[in-house]
Amino acid sequence: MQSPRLLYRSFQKSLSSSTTLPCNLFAKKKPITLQGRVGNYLVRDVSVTGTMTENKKSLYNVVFVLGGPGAGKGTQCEKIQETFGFQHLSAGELLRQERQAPGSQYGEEIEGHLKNGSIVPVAITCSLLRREMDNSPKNNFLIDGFPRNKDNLDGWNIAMEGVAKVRAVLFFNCPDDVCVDRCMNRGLTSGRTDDNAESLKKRIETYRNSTMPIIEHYRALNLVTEVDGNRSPEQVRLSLTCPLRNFQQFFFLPEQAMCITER
Ligand SMILES: Nc1ncnc2c1ncn2[C@@H]1O[C@H](COP(=O)(O)OP(=O)(O)OP(=O)(O)O)[C@@H](O)[C@H]1O
Ligand SMILES: Nc1ccn([C@@H]2O[C@H](COP(=O)(O)O)[C@@H](O)[C@H]2O)c(=O)n1
Repeated sequence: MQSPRLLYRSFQKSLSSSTTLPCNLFAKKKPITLQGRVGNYLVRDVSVTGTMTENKKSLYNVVFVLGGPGAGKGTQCEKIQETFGFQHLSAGELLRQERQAPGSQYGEEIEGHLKNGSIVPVAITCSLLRREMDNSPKNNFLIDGFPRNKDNLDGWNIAMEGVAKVRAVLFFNCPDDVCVDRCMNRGLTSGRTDDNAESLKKRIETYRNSTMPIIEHYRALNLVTEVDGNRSPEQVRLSLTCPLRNFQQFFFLPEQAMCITER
C-alpha cells in the first residue's frame, strides 16, 4: 500500500495536470476545501487559510508583485493578503520606513534613490525583506515592488537560496499615462517625495528599462500571471481571485493538512 505522503504527491500531480481547474475550490474557509481520488483512496484536503501558517520555517513561499508605479500593486496586495493567507511586504514601503528610522545609516542613500526613481542596492532591500519574513508568523509572502532590476534579482537569488521559493509573479500591466495620473493624484495626499512629475518620469524609465526585463525573465520561466491593471479596483480584485486560488492550491498546502481516507 502507498504511504499517505506518496498518495499526497500523486494527488498533487494529478491536480497540476488539470487545465480546467474550477476556481471555487477554496471558496469555503472550513472545513473541507478539496477532494479527489487517487486509486482506491479518497483524498481530502482540509487545508484552510489559517492552517497555512503552521508550516512555519520550511521554505518561505513568495509571490512577487510587479508593475509600473501606480499600477495598483499596493492597493490589491492590501485587499488580498488576508483572504489568501499571505503577508504583504512592500519593498518601497520598507525603504521609506528605513529612511525615516532614527540613526539609520542608509537614510540619505535611500532618499537619493527615491527622489531619482533609481533602485537602492539589493543588500539593503533584501535585508529589510528578510527581517520582515523572519519576524512574521506567516510563511507565505506577497512581495510588492521587488525585484526591480538585475541587481535585485541576482542579490535575491544568492541571499534567499534555500530560504525562499518564488512560486509566481503577478504582473500588473497598466498604461504609463494612467499610472502617472494615479501617482500625481496620490501625491496630493501621500506626502511621498517621489509622487511628482519629475520623479515619475524617472520611475517610469526605470520600470521600462530595468524592471520589464525582470518580468520577461520570469515570464520565460512560466511564472508570470498578467493582470490588466487599467480597470476599477474591484474589477482588478475579482480578476485576481482565480489565479490566487490556484496558487494556494498548487503551492501552499502543507502535507500535514491532507486528510486521507480509504474507501
Ligand atoms: N484600479 C485602480 N483604479 C483607479 N485608481 C487606482 C486603482 N488602483 C489603485 N488606484 C489608486 O492609484 C494610486 C496608486 O495605487 P497603488 O499605490 O496601489 O499603486 P502601486 O502600484 O503600489 O504604486 P507604487 O509602486 O508607486 O507604490 C493610489 O492612489 C490608489 O488609490
Ligand atoms: N525593490 C525596490 C523597490 C523600491 N525601490 C525604491 O522605492 C521607490 C518607491 O517604490 P514603490 O514600489 O513604493 O513605488 C522606487 O522608485 C525606488 O526608488 C527600490 O529602490 N527598490
